[in-house]
Amino acid sequence: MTLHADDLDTELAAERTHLDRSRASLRRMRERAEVLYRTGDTISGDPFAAESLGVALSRRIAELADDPDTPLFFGRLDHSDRTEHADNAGTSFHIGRRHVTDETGEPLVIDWRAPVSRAFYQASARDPRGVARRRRYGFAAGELTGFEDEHLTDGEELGTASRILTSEIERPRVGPMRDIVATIQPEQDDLVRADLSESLCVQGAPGTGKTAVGLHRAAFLLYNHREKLRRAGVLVVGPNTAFLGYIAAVLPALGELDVHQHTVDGLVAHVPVRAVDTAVAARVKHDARMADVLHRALYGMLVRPEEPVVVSDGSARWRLSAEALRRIIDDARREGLPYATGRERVRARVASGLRRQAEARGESPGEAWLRKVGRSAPVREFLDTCWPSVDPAALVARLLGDRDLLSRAASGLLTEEEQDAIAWPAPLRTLRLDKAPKAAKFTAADAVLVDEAAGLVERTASYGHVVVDEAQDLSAMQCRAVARRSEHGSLTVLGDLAQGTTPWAAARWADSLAYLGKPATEVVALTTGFRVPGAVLDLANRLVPALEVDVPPATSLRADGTLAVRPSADATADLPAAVREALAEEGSVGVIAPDAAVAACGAALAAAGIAYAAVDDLDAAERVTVVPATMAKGLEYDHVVVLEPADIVAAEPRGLHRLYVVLTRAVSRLVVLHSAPLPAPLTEPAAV
Ligand SMILES: Nc1ncnc2c1ncn2[C@@H]1O[C@H](COP(=O)(O)OP(=O)(O)OP(=O)(O)O)[C@@H](O)[C@H]1O
Repeated sequence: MTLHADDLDTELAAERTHLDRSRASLRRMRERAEVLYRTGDTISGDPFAAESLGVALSRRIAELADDPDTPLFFGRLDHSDRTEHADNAGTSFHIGRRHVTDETGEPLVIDWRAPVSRAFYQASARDPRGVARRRRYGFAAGELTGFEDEHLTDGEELGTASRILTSEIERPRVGPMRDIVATIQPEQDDLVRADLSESLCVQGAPGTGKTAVGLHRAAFLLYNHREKLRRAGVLVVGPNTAFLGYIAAVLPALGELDVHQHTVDGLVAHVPVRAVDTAVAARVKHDARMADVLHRALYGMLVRPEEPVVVSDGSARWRLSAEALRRIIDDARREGLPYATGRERVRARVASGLRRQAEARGESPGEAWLRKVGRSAPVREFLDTCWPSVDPAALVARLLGDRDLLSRAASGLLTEEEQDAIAWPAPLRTLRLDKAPKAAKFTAADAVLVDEAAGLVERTASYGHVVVDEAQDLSAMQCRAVARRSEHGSLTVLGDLAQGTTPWAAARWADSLAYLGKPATEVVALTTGFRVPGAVLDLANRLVPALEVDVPPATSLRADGTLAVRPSADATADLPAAVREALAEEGSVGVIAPDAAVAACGAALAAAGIAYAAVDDLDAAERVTVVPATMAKGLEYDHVVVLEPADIVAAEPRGLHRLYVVLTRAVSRLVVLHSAPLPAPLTEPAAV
């Protein structure tokens, strides 16, 4: 059904009125929360309750913030009178980023995560779910400019031909990543709304929306399990700080302010990182066998009791034989508790054993007696000798700094060469075992080992849900660090085996999922690309056969976009002209260069008077960013200029994978500038 121009104007005016009303109501909701916040401590007599109320209200105020540039609603569902979904028959809902109600509590906007909103993403002409009309709104700078209708029960559906959908997907990308609530696709929605108990692994080609899906799933789960997840927490793990900066605004824009976002390095930052490993050492340290080596090293600190424990108090003496002490230690070991808990268990059992002796003599010592005996010098000495207190960083330093200890712990697990590769050249034998060594020069891989050791010593607190992005790059030991933090929760694992660039990148998801502690997780593929235009994807896809991974190829939803591969006598000298061309159009510009050429690229741009920002300068106002190839992962720019693909490939063992990442960052235009010949797979026609 097509609307006549007059009807259209009337409808548009009505929709604008609804938008104004919704905005006014949101403002009122916010003002009410502000008044409550200001008067909170007079309402609530007890200071603790007042503080909790204050925290809840200030969070509520922040959640109710209205960004004038972000539409309050983006869609509407009108249900048919005749639907079998009786609750919804004849109803109409506007769908937006959060609930907005009028003075009487009537909903003006329904949160996109509410169950009734699901039909907005899932209803189709084939399965209308009782939706007579789905409406999508077009906005410009917060103003409602138009709408598009699909009469689903009449068999009318636009799908991905929707103009509003395509213009949202194709809009220029300036600034940080934005939410996609208005245009989540059905296959993405299935993942976003998966149950909290379900762990998921999403294998998706570049730009298929993995990151977007992960962030929206976090927001969805927080909405549906607010109390549980506020208590247990939600964690997002990303590849580097530039990436985290890029995605940081998405969840707050959806009203979710409490999600922790970390790199894996940030997660395991127990010790300062002051040294760099050799490639061989790093590989060994990231290998799963190190978990067993550390376990052995830690429990190798236990010493078999050879002497009894004798505690005296005035004229009384109590005694536990070496044999009884050995039994206590063996039992505690068998119970598989964290090391520090095991130590306390041993202390408690020794004290109980001594109490039994006192009881046998007719005494009846109480809890205070038990505590006193447990802390007495003979019991302390016994524990310090036989189940010593261990600091995780000290354990790692001991292991790497004492070649004999390393040999004992790694025998049968690591080869002699592997042990030599990770052993520190200078021995550190005098190190205290119960204190972090201040002078030790730990590497990034050592920090992961310290985290593993910390998880052996004490149980790591688990989040309620963890989203891990670029998970293909995690080593076995890094996966274990994430597993400890999701032991009692679920996981959303996002990644692309074809984009694996670390020396330990996963070849199969089954391996990563096992290390992540969720081996039964289903792997779901996303193959529709929303970022990279078809022409650019065709070029990048030429690399896929050479990447030696079994992944489904991506297709692009975007017919727009251009690709230019330009031979050049001096690519760096030609860079400013290519950047100027891009600047003549709307959107962000990313210059992605081999790491070693970043300084020269910056100098060439500066000499040409082109202002640019570094990739980790998150607040920069410049439209141009110069990005080292190794930092490009997860990022995107409207216009990308890639310099010297051959040098990007040659710079590292998995250089072709790196190039695949680099070539798939462009939203609308990619220019490849090269003076060296292109890497061979790029010159061959696409096999996929
Ligand atoms: N349904 C959608 N509607 C609109 N835009 C979308 C949709 N899905 C994804 N996008 C956009 O496509 C771009 C790529 O998404 P995202 O970064 O999540 O992909 P990715 O799979 O994580 O990519 P990569 O593996 O290359 O890092 C983003 O700008 C995102 O907002």
